[in-house]
Amino acid sequence: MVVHVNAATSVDGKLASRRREQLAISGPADFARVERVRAANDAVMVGVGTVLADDPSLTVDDAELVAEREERGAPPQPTRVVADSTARTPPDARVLDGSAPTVVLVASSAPAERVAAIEDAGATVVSAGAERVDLPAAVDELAARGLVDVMVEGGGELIFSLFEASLVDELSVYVGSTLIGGRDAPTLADGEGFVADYPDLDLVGVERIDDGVLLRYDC
Ligand SMILES: NC(=O)C1=CN([C@@H]2O[C@H](COP(=O)(O)OP(=O)(O)OC[C@H]3O[C@@H](n4cnc5c(N)ncnc54)[C@H](O)[C@@H]3O)[C@@H](O)[C@H]2O)C=CC1
Ligand SMILES: Nc1nc(O)c(N)c(N[C@@H]2O[C@H](COP(=O)(O)O)[C@@H](O)[C@H]2O)n1
Repeated sequence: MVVHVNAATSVDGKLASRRREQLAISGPADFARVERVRAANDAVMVGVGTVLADDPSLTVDDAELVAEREERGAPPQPTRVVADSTARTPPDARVLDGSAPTVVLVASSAPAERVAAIEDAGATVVSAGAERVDLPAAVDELAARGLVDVMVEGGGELIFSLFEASLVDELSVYVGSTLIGGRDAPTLADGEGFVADYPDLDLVGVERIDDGVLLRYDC
């Protein structure tokens, strides 16, 4: 099982502005790299905050990359995974459009009618945890379903929780040459934040892409 977090930040570590709207920090070459990372993984995971803010598709759109997946016996698309404790994923969200399999991770306390709406939209709902998705249990459940290489695209709340649970194996951060600012703008790792036992990251790659820098870490 390998969990690879990939995200793009401004120089000041923000994932988006305080308006939490999708912002293109990556340039074309980095977005193409992200697409290749998606294609190399069994699953692409986000938190529901990202679904609500960005309405991402999380699919591989490059036909050559889809063909490469099929040649190695993988399904054409990675499975989309949404961490969504209270089942807030809107039934008309793009992650539920049927263009790729989707798993929505919920807590057992999620309202039954919202869970049913997500299932009716075609997703598989997996319950892990009582009030909040229990990420170690959820990751084990994904592995049991053959989803062992998981790319995580954000956002900051989910990324922090994965680090807190020591579940991150690799971190790639594309730092775009821009400044966003704002005390309420989401950062790479939000949540409660660490006050001790800060994760030790091992810098294994530095590469200029477009107008920014890709930093790669083993975790
Ligand atoms: N620049 C980039 O690379 C990216 C930027 N973004 C931006 O990030 C923002 C969204 O990030 P966030 O608001 O932090 O939302 P998020 O995408 O991290 O989702 C957080 C939600 O996930 C659910 N969740 C379920 N189990 C959880 C757990 N164990 N720990 C934490 N969350 C759990 C909760 O409902 C929580 O509210 C948006 O502004 C979006 O545009 C998102 C992805 C990538
Ligand atoms: N790598 C990267 N660079 C940026 O500048 C970004 N804004 C993001 N955001 C992530 O990409 C998702 C968009 O997915 P689709 O193209 O709609 O499939 C978005 O939701 C974030 O997860 N990433």
